[in-house]
Amino acid sequence: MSTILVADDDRGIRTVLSQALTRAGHEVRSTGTASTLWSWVTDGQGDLVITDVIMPDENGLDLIPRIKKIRPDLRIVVMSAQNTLLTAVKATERGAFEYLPKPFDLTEVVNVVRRALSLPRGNPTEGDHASEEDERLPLIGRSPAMQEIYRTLARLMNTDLTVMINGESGTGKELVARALHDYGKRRNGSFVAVNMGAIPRELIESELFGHEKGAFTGAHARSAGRFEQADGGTLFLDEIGDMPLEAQTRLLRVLQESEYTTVGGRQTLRANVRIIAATHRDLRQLIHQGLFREDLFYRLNVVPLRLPPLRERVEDIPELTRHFLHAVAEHDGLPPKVLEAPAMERLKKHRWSGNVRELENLVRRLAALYSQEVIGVEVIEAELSSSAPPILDEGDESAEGLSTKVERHLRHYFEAHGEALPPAGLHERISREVERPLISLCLEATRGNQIKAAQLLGLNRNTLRKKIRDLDIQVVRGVKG
Ligand SMILES: Nc1ncnc2c1ncn2[C@@H]1O[C@H](COP(=O)(O)OP(=O)(O)OP(=O)(O)O)[C@@H](O)[C@H]1O
Repeated sequence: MSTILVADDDRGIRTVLSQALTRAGHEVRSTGTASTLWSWVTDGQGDLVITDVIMPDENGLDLIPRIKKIRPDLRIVVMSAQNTLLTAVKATERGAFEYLPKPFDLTEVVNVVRRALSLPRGNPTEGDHASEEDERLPLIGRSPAMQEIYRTLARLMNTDLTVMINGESGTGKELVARALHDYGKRRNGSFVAVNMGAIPRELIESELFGHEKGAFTGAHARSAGRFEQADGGTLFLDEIGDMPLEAQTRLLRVLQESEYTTVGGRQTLRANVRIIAATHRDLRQLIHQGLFREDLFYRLNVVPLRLPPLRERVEDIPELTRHFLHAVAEHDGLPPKVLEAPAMERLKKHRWSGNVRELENLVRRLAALYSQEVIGVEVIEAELSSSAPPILDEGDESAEGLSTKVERHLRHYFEAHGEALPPAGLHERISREVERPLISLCLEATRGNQIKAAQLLGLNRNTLRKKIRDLDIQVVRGVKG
């Protein structure tokens, strides 16, 4: 029979844990203070510890390294109502066997205990301790869905496993990738993000693997690729579903062999990077359509991580909103605005097709456009309805709004220019690209009737005529489709 030491200042939790663990055949000793737990441990008692984080005399997380020092084999399970990524990460880093966010399921506790006791002793997974300076939370949200993400992330921190993050646009894929890097064992290396959709296909290989001087026209000097820049760190391959097939083949080979050569180079370089890939697309569907290599998918999908859309975790909206309100206020040196309760409720009901990014943008608008410190529901109502319902792409599983999509494309466009700025005249060029198909389609739908097309567009007839001329649009009368 094993002895479990339980420390929690909540008597109710001590009782239910004792009952469940006794029923599972263990002997249980429980206490409400860290000091008693510590005295039991120093006495050599117990085969496993289950401890809360916040206790009246000491923080359970601070106890872990001390316990590990004198009894490195003693397994520790941490439970906490402070359900943030940092608690999960700290517990794991300090050598806890498992982290359980409260409220927990008793069956799960019993299973965790069984697993902990059945593993061979020795080789404790103690990492070096997290730096205490940065207490800012990398990810906001304590919904059950996010806690599940934090637990998975905490387990992944001390590994080099490849992670595939899937989630709609604006759900925080890049933020999660950064957190994995910043709190992981490669945190002293670089985090290099590269957006596969943003690079012209003929430049992808040189972008990833670098090129030698003279490798192709315009290669005036040797250039390091992203693999080399991320050496010892993390390479984040964003929008992996947009990677052209030829580049997929090359990437697969590099991942299989852990080495590569630069474009035009002979010397073999070792690939020493942790790969994190992300996509908002359904890769299985792309595989089915012959657009994504199945073998590459399995190489990358070692640990799949699905980030839930905001509408599946509306309970995080108040905390996220407050977080963004604080951030903008801090930036401008102003006191943060607050939302009345009905205003917050209204935010929870919105559909948020642009997810956290959309919420962040709304908060920025609130901060910039409204002078009052307390925001009421009428302001939220006006803001949400003025941003008319997004034009959705029906064929897209994420039902992304058009503006979200355009934003993503533009972001890629900017990223493709690296440090440099794109050529001037951007507004004109982008407007033409959007206006041309819009006007053509309206004319098509109204069978070339310019009066009706102007009405449909909400434009003055003369303005439409001018635009047709400037954009060089062919008007075919009486034809639709
Ligand atoms: N849990 C979160 N806590 C705080 N901020 C968040 C969270 N999730 C997302 N954000 C913020 O929302 C914005 C979008 O996040 P991010 O760029 O990581 O999303 P993404 O899924 O990579 O988007 P895309 O697919 O469009 O590139 C960022 O400004 C990010 O800081």
